[in-house]
Amino acid sequence: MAPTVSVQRREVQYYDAFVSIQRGLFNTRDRAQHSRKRKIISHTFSAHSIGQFEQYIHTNLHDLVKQWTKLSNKAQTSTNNPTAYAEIDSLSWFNYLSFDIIGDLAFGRPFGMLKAGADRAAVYSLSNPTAPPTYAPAVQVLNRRGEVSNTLGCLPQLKPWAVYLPDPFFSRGLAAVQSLAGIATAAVQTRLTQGNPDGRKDLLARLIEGKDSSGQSMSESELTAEALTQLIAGSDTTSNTCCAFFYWVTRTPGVYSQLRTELDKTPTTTNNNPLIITYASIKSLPYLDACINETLRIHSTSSLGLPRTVTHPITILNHHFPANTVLSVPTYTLHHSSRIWGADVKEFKPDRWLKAEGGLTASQKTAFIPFSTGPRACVGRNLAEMELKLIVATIVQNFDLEVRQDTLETREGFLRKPLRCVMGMRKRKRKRKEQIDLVC
Ligand code: HEM
Repeated sequence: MAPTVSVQRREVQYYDAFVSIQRGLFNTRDRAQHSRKRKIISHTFSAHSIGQFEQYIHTNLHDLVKQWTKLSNKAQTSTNNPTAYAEIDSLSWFNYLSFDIIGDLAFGRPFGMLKAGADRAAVYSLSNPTAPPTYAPAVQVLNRRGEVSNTLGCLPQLKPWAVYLPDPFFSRGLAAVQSLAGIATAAVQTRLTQGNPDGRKDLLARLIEGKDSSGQSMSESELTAEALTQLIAGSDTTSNTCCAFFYWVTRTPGVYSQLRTELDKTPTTTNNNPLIITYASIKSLPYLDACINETLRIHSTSSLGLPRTVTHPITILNHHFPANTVLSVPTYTLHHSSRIWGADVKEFKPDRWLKAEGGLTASQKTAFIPFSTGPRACVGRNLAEMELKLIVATIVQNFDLEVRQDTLETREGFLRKPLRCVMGMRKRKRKRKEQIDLVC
């Protein structure tokens, strides 16, 4: 299909449907306000800050390795077969992992989903932060919130009536918006009340330190809205991408083993913990990069291409658009155009990214926009890339995986979300005895 440009001639109301607590970076439409917020928040994702976040990703990855090792051991013991695989829905585990990582970074502690092995996020009380938590299904809540906001963003005329509509899609979605705001408010207030006695160097700490050009910090409600924005923007984006990654990499012959060979050739782990891979060691591995880019292309986690208002008249593909027209560039369609990517566009082919194979053409480079482009592009891209690489490298080095379904069914609802991904998983048999010592 050739790339298309969808056109509307009314104001961009899409982003208004996503406002909760108050406008955050993602849904601020006013240019001046957006650029003020963007300046405060971009330093949160500087190379220096990201380096400080790595330790929290390691802790959560360690929890994943422990849980998967337990599942693998159990499958092998119960079948009395030392090579048996455990069957898992990898999407659920990537959700637990991504939510725990972003909870740890944006709210100061993980939600505890990895440890529980369930969609069960601990929510601490606002009035009594030290009281035992209550629990909320955060993945489900986030899904419902995203889908209802996306629908009301596309059909803004429904918004005033949404609460009265008989379809529970709307009432549940709106309840989810409230629940998520509650989770964020409780977490931020807890940090503000208790301070940061452990000297955590997380995303929330960086947001609290952030100042605009006149030296002003963010108000409590602005801070809460921004922490919530990070949770929403940085959780299922990463988990859906990881899920798609392992689906494509394991179903395409030879890719998993080639990736493992590249990682095994590189000294990747820290001295004190042989399971924890350092980002510095895997940041620029060509085949790992190629596999991640090819996943971002073929799956296109953010597939819609969100609306933008053009400030001056513009002509695209011989169509003329006056100023103030709302345009949207459909990411999935661009990533799947055979005119741009060639006849093998539907194939998962990491090699197309390798310089040794000729690399990308200029139009392929321009068309690849998984994180969007321009002043509203993904501010968390560096963090997303670090997370993806650390997750992939840890799993490939420590586990064998085989996909056990023929297609990856998806549902569009702001993101292109896989419904599940059933996989066989077992711990890797390797000479390094550290694995057993560390996790069992
Ligand atoms: C694979 C993972 C990710 C993908 C594919 C992705 C993709 C995107 C895209 C396409 C946009 C532009 C949205 C628009 O057009 O308005 C965006 C914006 C954004 N992303 Fe990401 N993202 C990912 C991970 C993350 C992470 C980990 C964070 C932070 C923790 C994050 C934070 C944000 C924020 C705050 C915005 C709004 C930026 C602005 O409006 O200035 N993202 N992301």
